[in-house]
Amino acid sequence: MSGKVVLHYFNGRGKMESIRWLLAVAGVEFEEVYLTTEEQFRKLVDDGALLFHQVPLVEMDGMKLVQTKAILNYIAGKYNLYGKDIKERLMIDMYSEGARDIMDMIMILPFSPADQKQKQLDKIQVKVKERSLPAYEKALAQSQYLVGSQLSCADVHLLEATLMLEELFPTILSTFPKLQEFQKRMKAIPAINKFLQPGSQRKPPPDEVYVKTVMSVLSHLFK
Ligand SMILES: N[C@@H](CCC(=O)N[C@@H](CS)C(=O)NCC(=O)O)C(=O)O
Repeated sequence: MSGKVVLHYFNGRGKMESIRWLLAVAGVEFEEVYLTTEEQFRKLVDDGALLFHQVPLVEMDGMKLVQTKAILNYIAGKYNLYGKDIKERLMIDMYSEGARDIMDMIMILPFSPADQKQKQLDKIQVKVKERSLPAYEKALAQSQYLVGSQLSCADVHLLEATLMLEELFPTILSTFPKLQEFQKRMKAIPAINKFLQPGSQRKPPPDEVYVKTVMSVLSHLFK
C-alpha cells in the first residue's frame, strides 16, 4: 500500500497537473483514478479521505494527502527539489507562486463564458509579458536554475507554466532568450524528456468534456 502512489482527480489538468509533473520529474510512478460521478466523490468524502472535502487527493507513503501546495511541498522536500536551506526555500516558493499565478489564470479559462474568453486571453498575455516573464528572464540571466545551483520544483513549475502559455500564445517567448534556453535545457533532462513524449502524458479530454465532468461531479458547487 505505501509503495503505490495513487492520484484521485478529474481527467483534466486542473490542480493535479503540477503534482503529475513533479512526480514525473522525481521519477515516481503513479496511477490515476479519474472522478466521473458525484457518487465517487461522495464516497471519498464519506470514507474520510478528503480532509476538506476537496480534491486533488494523493495516496502516498501510507497517507492521504490533500491541499495542492502541501502535496507539492512534500514531494519537492522528499525528492530534493526544495533547496538547501530556508532562504533557498523562500525563493523557490516565490518563483513557484509566480508560476502558479500564470497557471491559475489559464486553468479557469475553460470555465469562462465564451463571450469573455478573448478578453481573458488578452489580459493574461499582457500580464505575463509585462510582469511574470521579465522576472524569470532576469533570474535566468544570472544562473541556469531559478534558485541555487540545482534543479528545484520552481524550475519544474516554470517549465509547466511556459509550455501552457505557448499553447495559447505560440510566440510568447520570442523576446525572452533566457527562457527559451531554459526550456531547451529542461526538456533535455531525461525524466522531463520522457514525460513529454507523446503517450507518456495523459491526453486530457477537450475542454467542454472536462468542464461537464467537473460540473457534474461537483454539482453541489454549481446549484
Ligand atoms: N486549496 C485546495 C483547493 C482544492 C479545490 O478547490 N478543489 C476543487 C476541485 S479543483 C474541489 O474539490 N472542490 C469541491 C468543493 O470545494 O466542494 C487545493 O489547493 O488543493
